[in-house]
Order: sequence, then C-alpha cells, then structure tokens
Amino acid sequence: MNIKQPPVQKNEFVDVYIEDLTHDGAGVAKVDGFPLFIPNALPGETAKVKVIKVKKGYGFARLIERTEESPYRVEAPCPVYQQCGGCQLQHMNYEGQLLFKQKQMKEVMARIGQLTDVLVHPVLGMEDPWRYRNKAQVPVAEREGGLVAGFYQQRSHDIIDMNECLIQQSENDKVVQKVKGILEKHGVRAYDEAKHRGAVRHIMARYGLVTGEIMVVIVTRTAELPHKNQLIEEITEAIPAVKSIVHNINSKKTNVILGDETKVIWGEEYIYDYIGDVKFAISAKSFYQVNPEQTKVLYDKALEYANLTGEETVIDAYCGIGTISLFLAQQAKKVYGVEIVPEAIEDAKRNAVLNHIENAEFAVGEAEVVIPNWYKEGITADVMVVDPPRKGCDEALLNTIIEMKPKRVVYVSCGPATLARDLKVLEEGGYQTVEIQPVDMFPHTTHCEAVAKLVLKEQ
Ligand SMILES: C[S@@+](CC[C@H](N)C(=O)[O-])C[C@H]1O[C@@H](n2cnc3c(N)ncnc32)[C@H](O)[C@@H]1O
Repeated sequence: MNIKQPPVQKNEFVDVYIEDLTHDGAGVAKVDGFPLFIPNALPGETAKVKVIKVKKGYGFARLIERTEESPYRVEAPCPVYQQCGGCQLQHMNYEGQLLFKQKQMKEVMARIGQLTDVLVHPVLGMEDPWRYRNKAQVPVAEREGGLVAGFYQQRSHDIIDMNECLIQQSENDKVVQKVKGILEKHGVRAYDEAKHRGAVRHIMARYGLVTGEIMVVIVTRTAELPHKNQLIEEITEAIPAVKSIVHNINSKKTNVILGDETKVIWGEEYIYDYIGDVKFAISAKSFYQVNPEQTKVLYDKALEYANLTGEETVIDAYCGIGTISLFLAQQAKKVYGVEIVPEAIEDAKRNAVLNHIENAEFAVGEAEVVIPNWYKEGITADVMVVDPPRKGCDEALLNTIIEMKPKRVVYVSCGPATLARDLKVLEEGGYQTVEIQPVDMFPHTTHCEAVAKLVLKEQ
C-alpha cells in the first residue's frame, strides 16, 4: 500500500503563502496541498514558519518571520486579545474582515453548493463595530482574598480578570464591575470549580439597547444568595437603570452557565427591548440575539426577500422566540412559527400579545416533523422562512419544502457550509438562488450570518 508521507517534517522551516483562515482565526497555508495552520498569520501574507506538529492530513506551524504583510493587518486594540480567544479577527481591520467574509461565503457556495455564479453581495457591516453585545456572562473566581471576574484563558479553566470587553456594551462592563465590587465588599465567596465549593459562579448582565433597561443575574452554586438584602440595596443604588435582579441556582458540576432554578429577587421578571417596532420581553433565560442593531439589518433583509403584500401565509421554521415571525406578521396574512424549545414558544406567544399581533400562531416541535404534518393537514405556505442552527435544515424539511412549493424561500443562516449544502438540495428540487446577503452580526469574530433568497423556477 502506498501511504503518502506529509511533505513537511517537525522542526522544518518553510516559506509559505497564507491562503485562508480557520474558524479560530489561524492562517492556512498549503505545502504541496498539505495544510499548515499558523496562528497570527493573515490571508495574503507570506512568511517563514517553523513546523511544530505534523498529523496525518494537516500540520501546525509557528510564525518566525512575516516576509510580506497584509494591508489589512492592524494592532489588535484589546490588551487581552491573545489570551481570551473570544475574538479571532482583531488583528485585521474591519474593511479586511468584511472583504474576507464575503470571499469566504462565495468560495463555500461554489465548493459545497456548486453555486459558482450566485450573487453574493458585499457583507453588511456595522458603522461602529465595537461594543455591540447586549449580554455579558462573566465567570467569577477568588485570587489573594479578592474576586476576579473575566474570561477563561484559552484551553484552560483559569479565570483572567478583565475590566472591559471591547465588543461588550459598556453598560454591561460597568454592571459586572459594580456587582463584583459589592460581592467583594460583603466577603461573598466565589465558586471553586476544582473543589465544588463556594457560592458565586457567574455574573450575568443583559441590556436593552433601545430601552436602556438592565437585568442583573447572579448565579450561585448555593441555594441561598449570601447577604441577599444588602446586595439588592447596593446594586439598585449603584445601577439606577437596573429593572430586574435575578438569582439563579446552578449546583451541578457543569460548564453550562444557568441552572434550572431562577428566582426574581428584586423588580421585574423581564426587561424589554425593541427590534424595529417590535417589542420583546427578555427574561434571564430567554434567547435573544446578542447584536440587536445588526439583527434589525438581518430581519429587514429577510422581510425584503419575503416580498410580502399582506395576502401571504408564511411559515417561519426554527422561529426561536418568534423574532422573525413577529416582524413578518406585520406584513403577512398569517404566520406560523415552529420551534423545538417549549420556553421559547412561550416567549413567542407572550411577545405576540405584547405587540397586539393576532395573525401569528406558534407550535412546539421539530420543524421536520411539524411542517410535514401541517402539509398533510392542508396547511401550505406562500413564503417559507428557515433560520436553522449551524447544522442546517433537516432533509425531511427540505423535501417537504420541495413538495409544498412555496413561491419564495428565505433562508437565514449562521453556517455558510450548511447553507450551501441545503441550497444545492433546494436548487435540485426546483428552486433558484437569486441572491445572498451576508450580514456581520459578530464583528471581530470569524462568524458570518447570511440571508438567501430563493424563488420557485417556472415549471
Ligand atoms: C439560529 S436560531 C434562530 C432563532 C430565531 N429565528 C431568531 O432569529 O432569534 C435556531 C433555532 O432553532 C431551534 N431548533 C433547533 N433544532 C430545531 C428543530 N429540529 N426544529 C425546530 N427548531 C429547532 C433552536 O432552539 C433555535 O431557537
């Protein structure tokens, strides 16, 4: 048997051209087709690298010297960028990030979807791509008698203290700092993961971008929140915009942040926020998009592609808390939303009532089961909207769409590869992909969302 040897060896120095980036922001170079992953190298750069690990089909290398620098290279503004790992593209300027995401989208469409000529628009980015996240979830630990609150160092469980995160709303940073200070003042012990002892595990802050309302969630291992009444008094005094203080109990040995038991210990159960004209109630556990400004851009595009006149029946598959459904309902005859998480559907129904929307109906279940059943019962859609998780749509759902023949399909995606795979199936089933609009929901990370517009071909 002819086993092909890798063309490079450990400790070898090679000159490479960086072609691409991985999901965690490492540069990718090929030596005779053999991929090498190189941290802190950008596409378009040439470099001398040292091979540090060789696996069967790929290897890792360390950058020794950059021989040609990308015009998009910048100094990452965040002082803890290298240790944190939350962002992967801060060493590239924003123009470069958007161009790179568009190029990647085009390449994935061609390679996986065989959509070589499809129109992929320039990525819609943010005017100010910083301070966009409306939710902070910060782990807490003890150091030398005090508390630290920050982030887990990459590939470790050590918590690095951090006063601010440049992609976080500054209000959330302030909340975390103030709550940390108040906990520290009262000597509240932090959770020790190794010993499974201590109380406070996480401080979570949620911020309504339009309303300015703030929710504070303190997650403890213990059933009681030590010094609860003093904490409430001091938090409400220190943070006037706080509308809700929640105690969540998570006594399990787990990486999951929130536990099952949630108690509102002061104020309201919800804070509110708006996307466009639609108002949303957000509880401690509600899923809500973390970049509300770009969510509006994404949903406006979905609405444009749906091209509604008020006469259409729309199905919104994978609807979450009904954000897209309620947006569409304002311009459709009827919207049906389907989602697998029961609490999300409760939120969706509540949000429909909150906005006096009466033409939206929500069902709990798997989209690939519920929608085929609806079809058998005679419920069909003029427009189908899908917004699946990263793994894309289930085949059974795609087959039902192909049978049901809605005039338009609007595909909202957070996974370009599965989007390309599913578009290919829909194209083979009689649809044409008219255009794809990427939207940058997460600047400085490698993630890219997109909305695709498909129409049923003339038959
Ligand atoms: C990318 S989110 C979209 C949520 C929503 N459209 C939004 O914009 O906020 C995908 C949603 O699909 C749900 N989900 C995952 N698998 C599902 C399935 N098989 N059927 C229905 N919903 C599912 C998840 O719980 C999640 O809420």
